Amino acid sequence: MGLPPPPAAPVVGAPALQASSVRRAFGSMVAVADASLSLAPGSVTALVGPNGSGKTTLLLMLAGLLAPDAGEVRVHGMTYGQHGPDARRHVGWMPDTFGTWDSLTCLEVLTTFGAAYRVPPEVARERALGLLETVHLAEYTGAPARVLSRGQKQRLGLARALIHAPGVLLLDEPASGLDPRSRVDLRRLVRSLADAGVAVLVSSHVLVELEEMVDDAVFLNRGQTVAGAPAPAVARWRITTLDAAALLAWAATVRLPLTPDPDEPPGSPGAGTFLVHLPDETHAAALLRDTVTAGIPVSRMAPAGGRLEQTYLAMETERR
Ligand SMILES: Nc1ncnc2c1ncn2[C@@H]1O[C@H](COP(=O)(O)OP(=O)(O)OP(=O)(O)O)[C@@H](O)[C@H]1O
Repeated sequence: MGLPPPPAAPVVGAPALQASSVRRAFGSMVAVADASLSLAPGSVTALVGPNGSGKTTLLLMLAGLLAPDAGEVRVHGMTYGQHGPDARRHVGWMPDTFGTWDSLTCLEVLTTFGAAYRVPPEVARERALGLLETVHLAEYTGAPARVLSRGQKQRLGLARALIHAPGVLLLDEPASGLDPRSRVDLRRLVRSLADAGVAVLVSSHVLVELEEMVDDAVFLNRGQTVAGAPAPAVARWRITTLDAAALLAWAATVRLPLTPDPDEPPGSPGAGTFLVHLPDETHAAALLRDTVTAGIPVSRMAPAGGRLEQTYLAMETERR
């Protein structure tokens, strides 16, 4: 994907987007109970939480598509209530599944959205053509949107979210349905948008992937943002050996608790992968040295998941 479009000029001093104690219920179901967050221009923030924790509901409120029952959302200092179209013009929104008008061409989908955001037609057309290049859909410019595959529709959805050069970009599970190459492209595009000053909030369950593009994270648990989610005190490491029996025997002599890794089937006969909790990297380096010195064939040792995943697992989150 090529160069990102320039962002709209932010109001100096104000966060790009700020939510203060927003709440939204559907009947008796409180989807978002109390959520607060602030996005700085030029930052990428992860929105992380288990199924049903309220991420999509919160994103809809942040995008101005669902009114909060309580609390307030401000975009560059403006509320949707007082400055509807002006606030909306600063925000790009990519839903998790992109519904499109199947009979319109890809170009028409983008220019129609450009018109809705009051982008002058010639500017919208030029931007749309550039964005179709950016998301590698140029060859589908004149094709009806119905011919696109799921992943291609996701990419058109990303282009649609950028048609008005928003200063805030909200992405709900943007990588779902994307092939590996497109996922890498997406990460690069998100980073380059942030480098150009856009504030990006991205929700995903694929934490390892998020890890590579975010500067910060907001955790949601049962509709509540978790203030200062704790960094795990000890990190989990994964150690793989070609001789599991030798590693276990050695670990018993040094009283090192190892648990078999349920996610890693043994590769070759006698091999095994284990999880171990270590306080820091110094201990990890010492463990690697000691196992190798003891003649244990260690073929791999690495943190088990990144910081986001470990923080998430350390939190007492609940699915619903
Ligand atoms: N329109 C609605 N009517 C009734 N309940 C709703 C509605 N939208 C969401 N909910 C409920 O609100 C809760 C939060 O839903 P939401 O889709 O925001 O969660 P999520 O964190 O995005 O979940 P997931 O990770 O599975 O996509 C869920 O229990 C859901 O059933």
